[in-house]
Amino acid sequence: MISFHLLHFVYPIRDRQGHQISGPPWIWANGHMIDKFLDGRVKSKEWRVHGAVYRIWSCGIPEMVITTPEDVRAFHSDSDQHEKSPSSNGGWFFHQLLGDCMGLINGSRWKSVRGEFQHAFTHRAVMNMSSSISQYACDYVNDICSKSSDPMTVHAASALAEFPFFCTAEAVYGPLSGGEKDELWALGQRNLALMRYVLAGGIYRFAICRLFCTSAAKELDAFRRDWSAFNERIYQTRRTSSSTVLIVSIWRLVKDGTMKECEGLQTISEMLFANLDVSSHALTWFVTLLAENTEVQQRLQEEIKSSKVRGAISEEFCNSKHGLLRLCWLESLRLRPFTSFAIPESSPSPKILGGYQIPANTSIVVDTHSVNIENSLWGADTHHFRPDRFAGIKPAELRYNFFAFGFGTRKCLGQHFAESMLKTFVAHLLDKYTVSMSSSSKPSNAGDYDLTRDSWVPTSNVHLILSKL
Ligand code: HEM
Repeated sequence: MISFHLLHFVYPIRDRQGHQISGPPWIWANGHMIDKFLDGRVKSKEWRVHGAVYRIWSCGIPEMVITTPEDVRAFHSDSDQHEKSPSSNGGWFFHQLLGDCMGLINGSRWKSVRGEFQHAFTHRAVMNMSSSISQYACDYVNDICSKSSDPMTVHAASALAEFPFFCTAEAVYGPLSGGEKDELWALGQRNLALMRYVLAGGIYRFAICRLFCTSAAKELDAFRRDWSAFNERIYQTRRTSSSTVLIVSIWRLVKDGTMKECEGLQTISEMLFANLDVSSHALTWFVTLLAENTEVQQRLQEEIKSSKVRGAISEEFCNSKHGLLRLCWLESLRLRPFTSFAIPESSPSPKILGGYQIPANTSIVVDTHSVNIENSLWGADTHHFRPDRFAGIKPAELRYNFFAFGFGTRKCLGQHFAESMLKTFVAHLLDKYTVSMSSSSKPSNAGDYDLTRDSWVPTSNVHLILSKL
């Protein structure tokens, strides 16, 4: 009944013939918010029966899902004027954690926060960091080697997650001591634990939860206090010796009131904690897909071997925009986008999408699985890992046919950094090991691997065998 009421009277959306937009029925009490994140791949397939454009709900907020490159293009034609939906339609608890981060604020506020972080992640800045990224990747792989026998079986996500996390953290804070790393990791785990209230939804979507859910509110307050104190402490230890480190310039702005503390803290939280899942998802699949495709892996190992300069892997090789390493990176991003449903955003103008008249300021979500996989551009073998497909595609063709770092003007701040960091890691890993799938990690009958469901980006729950070369 509620669904019927919302659908027909509160948010009517029709095509030219007056037909109402379709979509899965509204679910008490969170709508489709949980399904969208935790079961995205399955739901993307299931919901496509509702057409190329359909409606889902984040609690009581309607979100229009678009699935075709044509609609992605039409929607993004004015992307410089788009706004991210407030707190991603995630409700009050989510707002307390990330509502003021760079990725979710708009207009002049976004411009000024992005302007303060941007310089540290330009392509040039990342190239300047590439020798420390390479050293860190090499040390991380050597550390795996020293830990166990040969061959060894590792849980992919657990063995790999710390690499992108600390590599990104050192881009923000400079070199971290062992104690600082432990503290930061523990804060990340507390942040992750708080996400369970966001995923629970219901009362946590409203400020009233402060009154009724006092233990959750206390956990949140304690985390925010300790997160602020950590950044203050790091700032104090870096401000004289490493004045060019990003935290020093950002925290100075927070201290002098130019940037709000919540913007500074939540943006760093977005880059480290929210990203822990995103980057480790990308790395885990990058390695897993190579483990599954031994022929491609062997070719890549040959490429790595022949590119070495005086016996060492060169930064030029890791950062090259040509060659199999880059093609493998793109193909793994295509097949395993970190989310099946992109972050909701709206245009200030009405749009015609899939024949429906969508009012201005309606939240639009791109079904990334449809665009990256169920899309005729990718051909009959779209479900297969075939990196060479990218060799024959012009960058302009990818624009609305490939979701990786966003479509519009709000592209990922860390895209150059993420690419450099993860390609460098894979080059060092395959220089030392051949990677294969453990027999315990075969896909289920449904065709997919078991996924973890304890974070907003379900990562693969696979085991890999690393055999020394
Ligand atoms: C493979 C890893 C990564 C992927 C796939 C990824 C993907 C994305 C996507 C899709 C967006 C949203 C873009 C949009 O809405 O148009 C985004 C935003 C963002 N990402 Fe990443 N990201 C990755 C790694 C990183 C890293 C390592 C950092 C840290 C520097 C980072 C920082 C950010 C920030 C701050 C934003 C908000 C940008 C803005 O709104 O201006 N990301 N990312």
